[in-house]
Amino acid sequence: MIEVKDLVRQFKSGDRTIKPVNGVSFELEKGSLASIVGKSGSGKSTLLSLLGALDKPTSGDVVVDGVSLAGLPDGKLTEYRRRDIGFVFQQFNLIPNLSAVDNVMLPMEFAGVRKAARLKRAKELLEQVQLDPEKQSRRTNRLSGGEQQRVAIARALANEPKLILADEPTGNLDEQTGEHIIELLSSLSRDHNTTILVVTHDRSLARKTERCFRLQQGRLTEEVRTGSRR
Ligand SMILES: Nc1ncnc2c1ncn2[C@@H]1O[C@H](COP(=O)(O)OP(=O)(O)OP(=O)(O)O)[C@@H](O)[C@H]1O
Repeated sequence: MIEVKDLVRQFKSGDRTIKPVNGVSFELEKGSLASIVGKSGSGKSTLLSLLGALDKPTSGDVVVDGVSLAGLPDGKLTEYRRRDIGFVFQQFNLIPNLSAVDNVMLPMEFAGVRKAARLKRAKELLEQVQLDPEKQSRRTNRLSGGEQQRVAIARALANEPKLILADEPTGNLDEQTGEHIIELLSSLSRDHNTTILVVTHDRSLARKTERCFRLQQGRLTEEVRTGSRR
């Protein structure tokens, strides 16, 4: 479970102070899929960076399974980022001249998993994200955008993170491929009991997630839903 408590991040901009995140609080249940929408510059990436410990808040805290990030020294924050967070980006950020399977194995290598176990898990994950088996050994720069995003999602799952943060994961994909990726994230959040938070400009995609938040002027509000996804 992720608890975000009165989070504030301010930046100096000339002689002005801006607060793209200004008192944000919410909780995410384990295994849920949620989205955040908001205009360009509204602070969505800033908020994701705070949740992923890529940045530190001006005040407030993020508590992950009872562990307060505000109380962790830098070394432990790096460990948290590597072990507990999976990142998925708009640009996929794969290593282009490595195969799909090698890209997925990489974070497990950093985590000290033995080679045979890495290979087995990478293949299982690529199967779960429905990448054609004959494409597993293909270099990722020879895969389509949708296929590359599937590989990036498999890589994000490699070390069984507590939270996956996805920043515009469908931004480079056509509408139908984007929908498939959101459906995939939805089934993976359930199957792996992993919490997934997606930032998107696309309101029709956001409607497909279980919960949807809007970030506006530093504040987060939740859209009320009728009916449930599950
Ligand atoms: N390191 C920084 N220093 C100063 N200002 C910053 C910094 N990072 C972000 N900002 C400012 O904070 C605000 C929020 O930026 P952020 O990138 O979080 O928005 P966003 O909602 O993710 O935008 P987009 O949808 O365009 O990616 C913007 O005004 C941005 O210029």
